[in-house]
Amino acid sequence: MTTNSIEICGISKKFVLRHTRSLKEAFVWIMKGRKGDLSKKFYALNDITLDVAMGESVALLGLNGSGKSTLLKHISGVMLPDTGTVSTRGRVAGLIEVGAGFHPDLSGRDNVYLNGAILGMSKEQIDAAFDSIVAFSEIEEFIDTEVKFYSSGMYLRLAFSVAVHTDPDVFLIDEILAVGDEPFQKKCLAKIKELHAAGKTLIVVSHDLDVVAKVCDRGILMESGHAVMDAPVDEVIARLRS
Ligand SMILES: Nc1ncnc2c1ncn2[C@@H]1O[C@H](COP(=O)(O)OP(=O)(O)OP(=O)(O)O)[C@@H](O)[C@H]1O
Repeated sequence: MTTNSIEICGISKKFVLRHTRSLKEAFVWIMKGRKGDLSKKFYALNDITLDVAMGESVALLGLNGSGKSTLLKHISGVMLPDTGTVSTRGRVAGLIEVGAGFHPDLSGRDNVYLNGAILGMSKEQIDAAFDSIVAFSEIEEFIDTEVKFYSSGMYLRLAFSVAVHTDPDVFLIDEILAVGDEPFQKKCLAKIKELHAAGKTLIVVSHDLDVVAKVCDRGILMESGHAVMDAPVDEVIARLRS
């Protein structure tokens, strides 16, 4: 029997579509007793149901604004659905936004401890992994600099390094590898493949279809908040390229 790492059951998420209303529209709305809703809502995720088995590597693909990052945020738990449920098994870590979970006024060193703790590591575990985290990130010289002075690539290096050292069962990666330079991207890809080979579950959001084809086996195509295709990654990529 396969064990699922992630079970998503009928989740939907609505966001408010913001646009300026004219004074006249607002006046009419007030005069009519504030009936109805002046703001329009739209579904960023619309009734998504899917299971991901332990050890699968899944790419979330689709055009800009189709709901990929929103789905990833629901899997990570930073966003809650309006309806439906998301369950995950084991430690979930990853990179959703560069610098998320980092405090700008703290040094790289302090942020390793802060971020590691947020991702569920104890102080002893972080102490033991600290040198390896810094070595992987290759930013030794700047480890005592406040991270507000880091470049986006340096943020990525440290954040990625902390995340992979948490020994995650489910690793989430959103586009961000794009800000790393080529040697570091290669190093990250090798690490991601290593995690996959060790049986970890991967969910990757990327527009780089060549990278996705190398790393993922399964592809899910998102369109306007719907999952419209769930197939081997090569088939989904072929549809996107057609
Ligand atoms: N916090 C939010 N509040 C309001 N709207 C949001 C919020 N987050 C995302 N959206 C909207 O939800 C839709 C889906 O966004 P999402 O970031 O998930 O798309 P995406 O597929 O990851 O796009 P991209 O390829 O451009 O990264 C977009 O229209 C976006 O503007």
